[in-house]
Amino acid sequence: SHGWGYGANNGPEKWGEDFPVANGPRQSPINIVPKEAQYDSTLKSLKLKYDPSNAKGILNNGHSFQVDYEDDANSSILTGGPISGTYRLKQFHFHWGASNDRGSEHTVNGIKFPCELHLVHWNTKYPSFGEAASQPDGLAVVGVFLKIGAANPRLQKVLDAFDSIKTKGKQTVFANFDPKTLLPGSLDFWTYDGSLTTPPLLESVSWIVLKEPISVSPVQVRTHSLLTLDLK
Ligand SMILES: CN[C@H]1CN(c2cccc(OC)c2)S(=O)(=O)c2sc(S(N)(=O)=O)cc21
Ligand SMILES: [Zn+2]
Repeated sequence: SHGWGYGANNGPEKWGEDFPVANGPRQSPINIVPKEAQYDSTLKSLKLKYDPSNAKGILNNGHSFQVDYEDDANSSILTGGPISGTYRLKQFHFHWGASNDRGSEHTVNGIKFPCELHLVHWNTKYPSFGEAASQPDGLAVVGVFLKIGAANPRLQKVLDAFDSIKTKGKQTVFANFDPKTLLPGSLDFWTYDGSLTTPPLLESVSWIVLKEPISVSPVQVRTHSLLTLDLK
């Protein structure tokens, strides 16, 4: 098959042809309207504990790049927030656009951010990521918006790796990185039950979108143009 992407003939409008769940009841992304969100006092605070030595490699998958983590122990985990039990970090990746006026998947009051970071975790009540990914409570993704502002030194190590993964399918070793350094000061969040935002669009994600964005400079956000990606 021609493979999904963000072009006119393989973009989100066409994904339903190969992935009928695209027309399901809990599809992501959504537009977040803060004043319509309900406060839920039963929610716990988010707890993220990451072991930098679990970082394995960085891969250009053609739609984005992702940093993969060892997930055969409970050393990099997410607990608290809206979820029960323990979810293990599998990978993190970014979404961005060909220009600064678009790129994020979720919107806030209809506004798109230039970029959005996703930290993908899977529920350890299931034997593997692949198993968990098809369960309604299988995945928990923490989303962080990136806004244009001051340069973000903590992002630089990731951006510097781009030189060695310029084309689709390329990967390189990426060791000793704590994704916690990418998070904003506040872990306040919005949460809803949704899906993967790309094929296979599985409706297995507890979304946890942080309210506070992190900053990235215009130069940093354009560094990704070194990568050949099919961008929005
Ligand atoms: C290409 N992108 C997805 C890849 N994945 C995937 C790959 C194979 C199988 C599978 O389920 C069986 C899932 S993934 O779970 O790593 C994620 S997370 C995610 S997002 N943007 O909603 O955070 C998109 C994708
Ligand atoms: Zn994503």
